[in-house]
Amino acid sequence: MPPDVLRIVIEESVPVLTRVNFSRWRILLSNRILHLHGKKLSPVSVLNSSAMDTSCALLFLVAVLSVVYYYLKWPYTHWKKQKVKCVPGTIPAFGHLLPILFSRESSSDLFTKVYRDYEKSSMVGMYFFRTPALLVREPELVKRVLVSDFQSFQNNLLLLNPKMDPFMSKNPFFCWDEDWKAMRSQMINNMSQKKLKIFFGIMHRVSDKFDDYLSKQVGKAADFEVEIKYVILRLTGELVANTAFGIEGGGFESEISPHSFTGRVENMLKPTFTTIYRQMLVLYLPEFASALGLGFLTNSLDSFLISTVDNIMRHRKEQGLVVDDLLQMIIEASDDLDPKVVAGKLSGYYFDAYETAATIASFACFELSHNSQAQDKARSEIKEILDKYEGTLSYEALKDMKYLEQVIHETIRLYPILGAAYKVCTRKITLEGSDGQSCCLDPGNIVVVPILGLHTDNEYWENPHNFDPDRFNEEKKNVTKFSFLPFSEGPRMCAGMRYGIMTVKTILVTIIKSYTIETSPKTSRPPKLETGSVLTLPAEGLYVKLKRIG
Ligand code: HEM
Repeated sequence: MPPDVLRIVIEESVPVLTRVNFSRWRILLSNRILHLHGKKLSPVSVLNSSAMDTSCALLFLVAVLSVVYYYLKWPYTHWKKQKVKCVPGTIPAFGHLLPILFSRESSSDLFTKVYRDYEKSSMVGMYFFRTPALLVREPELVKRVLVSDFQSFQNNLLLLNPKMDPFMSKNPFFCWDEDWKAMRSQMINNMSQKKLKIFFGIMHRVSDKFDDYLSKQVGKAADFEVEIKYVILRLTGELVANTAFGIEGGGFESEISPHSFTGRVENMLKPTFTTIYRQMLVLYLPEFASALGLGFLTNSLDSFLISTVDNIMRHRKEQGLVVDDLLQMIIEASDDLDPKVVAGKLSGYYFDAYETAATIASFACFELSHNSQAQDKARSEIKEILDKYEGTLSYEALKDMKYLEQVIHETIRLYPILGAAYKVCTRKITLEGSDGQSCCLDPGNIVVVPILGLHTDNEYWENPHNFDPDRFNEEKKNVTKFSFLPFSEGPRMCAGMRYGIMTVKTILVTIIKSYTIETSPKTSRPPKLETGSVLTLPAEGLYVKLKRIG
């Protein structure tokens, strides 16, 4: 029944309900019992009784509908009571999330639209199903949520059930409270400068192999049209296999074997209609997903990673091998060498490093294909710095590539991997906006940080939709604090930022130094984005043309 019709039925029935004489109900019921016990009733009393039965059933139905209606409608008065502006169009039970659940809009698009629609407001109320969610529009409020009042917002909204996702639930991004502190500190320990240099050594070796792979792919073609993310995922997959597990992934073969590490993992992570919906249910309706026994990832992936780690650890022990990789670092720092525990720690790293770096490097290549000036500038810088370091790409050389870093910053401004961040209020707090709106948040309320909205607001950025890496150069650098949040900010900001930038830089150097990147008619600008994911991902790939230089 449409909500408006339901409202009329209920509003008209409520006075009737309040007038009900309950002793009459008792009589009706006892009549029914008498009938059931075989006592004879006159035809008139039978007629009366069936009419009464119908009205009784009707009243019961109305009462149930009233309860359901008020249960569904009642939470949606929260923002009105708080005198905070609220996005219209709440759907009972779903709040404002229906377009995301039906994949009509990505979460990033939905919150960016709300951000833009409420230009004059410091904050906007919304509902995630029945839970109030506050979208904060001002950098000053973002600062309070992410940094100054972190104690009130220390948990991310997304929490996985360890029973359904034993591995993914150990990733700091999905952990809460004390678990989060423990998991984050382990990850931060593995991202020190010393360890990053070790990882860079592996990265350099793997990127040389990628160079050979790419040159075989391009062959003698005058221009080679390619879906660039597909190619770059070969490299990030291989990087993770080498850095985390110390093995070759088999990703640079012309035909990927379904039995290789890369082949098996790719097959299990392939985004299909079912995986996208399963993950959406796990993220937005975790209790429902748990009741259905659904996890974020399939169990077969966890089992595969455990058996891989088990085999590698046994092999190293038998051969007395000590390898400079993440697995070794974890072995040396752990008391518990159960392959399940070790694989759990490695898997978090796997998922963070595989998709994010590949996506950002691909968006950068795509944008550079449309901006030949920026591309030439990046290539000149790479050449100049490689010459300075006698042709060798070292950790220090990579750090010196400032313009390339500007290219990456500009890419993640336009395509932040998380278009919005969601935090849960853990301690009662009041937020006041510069427009005089004030809001008291209770534990359990949600706060949305609209990252893409802030990144493309012309109040903070000139021509915000243009790709212009120069806006991040030393002279011009006057970015408003908390309007640029590709890695978020505060104690929960990305734990792998330096590793991520190092990976994206290495990928870009490898491609740009040897190829010009040109546009392909197969992908228009701006590219279509995936609607079924919380991450900013291209929906139909990113096609470009590569031409070998010289
Ligand atoms: C360049 C690519 C990357 C970008 C743009 C990026 C961005 C982000 C963002 C926006 C968050 C959410 C922060 C929040 O909830 O407030 C995050 C969290 C996180 N990232 Fe990254 N990330 C990248 C690469 C990586 C890599 C390579 C790793 C690991 C090797 C990593 C590990 C993590 C972890 C562990 C968290 C959760 C932190 C926490 O909740 O304490 N990220 N990242």
